[in-house]
Amino acid sequence: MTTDLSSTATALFEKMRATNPLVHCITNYVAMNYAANVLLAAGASPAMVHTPEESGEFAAIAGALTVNIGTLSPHWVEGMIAAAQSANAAGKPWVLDPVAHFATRYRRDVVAELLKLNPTVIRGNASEIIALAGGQSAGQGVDSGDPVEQAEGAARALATAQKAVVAVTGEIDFVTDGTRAVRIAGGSPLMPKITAMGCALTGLVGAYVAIAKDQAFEATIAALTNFAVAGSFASQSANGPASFMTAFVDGLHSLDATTFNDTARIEAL
Ligand SMILES: Nc1ncnc2c1ncn2[C@@H]1O[C@H](COP(=O)(O)OP(=O)(O)OP(=O)(O)O)[C@@H](O)[C@H]1O
Ligand SMILES: Cc1ncsc1CCO
Ligand SMILES: [Mg+2]
Repeated sequence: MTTDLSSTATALFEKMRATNPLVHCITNYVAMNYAANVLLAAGASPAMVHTPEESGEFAAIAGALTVNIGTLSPHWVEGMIAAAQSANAAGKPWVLDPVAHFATRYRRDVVAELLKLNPTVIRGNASEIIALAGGQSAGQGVDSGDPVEQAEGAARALATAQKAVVAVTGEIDFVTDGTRAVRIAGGSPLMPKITAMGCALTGLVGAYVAIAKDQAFEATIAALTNFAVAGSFASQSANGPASFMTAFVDGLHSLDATTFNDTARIEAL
């Protein structure tokens, strides 16, 4: 079973690299530069396009859209909604990253609007996913205060209610489509010590769903595995969070299919 999952993820990794998908990213000010570098190193082609004057038009031509609510303002929200509507109309998959959506009234309202636009994949940390399913989370701002295991029930419920793939990230990631579920191990304890690592991952999920839009569950698993494998590799040479950032980008760039397959730790539940 694990072998099947790993070989599917590895095949999607090779396809993503060969395809160099155009990924429309609407992400936050903190993440924009690092996320774009992560996508380029991984083999995708990111474009950060947020203003409503052009976001709808762009979403229709990109392979996938990703929307991250990290640093919100009304003009950006208009751009997010226009882009998600256009992605839906064009049959393009889109990924929602509900950063700290529970923290303020404004964020809660915006995330409720975005959920109505049927994201293909929702990717968040454990606190974000627990709160999105209506539970009480221990999250503080953008950082998770809950273990992933505690969010697994919430993720399944949210996936079923939204008819979406839900990915919960942390020490061991969890992915479900409401019926199937896997855990993905790997990565490094330095990953939550670098801002925007999750935001960059959301962009990479976009790259994978762009090349496998009818396999959003498998594509999400492949993206998270790509991060886990490159993170394990980077931890061998990093001295701390700052050097990890560069080692991780280098690791994504130098990764080959054999190492991907040999290092992948995906467990079906
Ligand atoms: N303790 C850990 N050990 C290994 N990998 C981790 C750990 N914590 C997080 N990760 C990895 O870091 C990446 C980002 O996940 P995380 O849950 O930290 O996102 P996030 O909280 O949304 O981040 P941000 O909002 O700062 O961008 C994922 O690939 C996840 O597997
Ligand atoms: C630190 C931070 N603040 C708003 S978005 C963001 C990036 C991590 O989610
Ligand atoms: Mg986040």
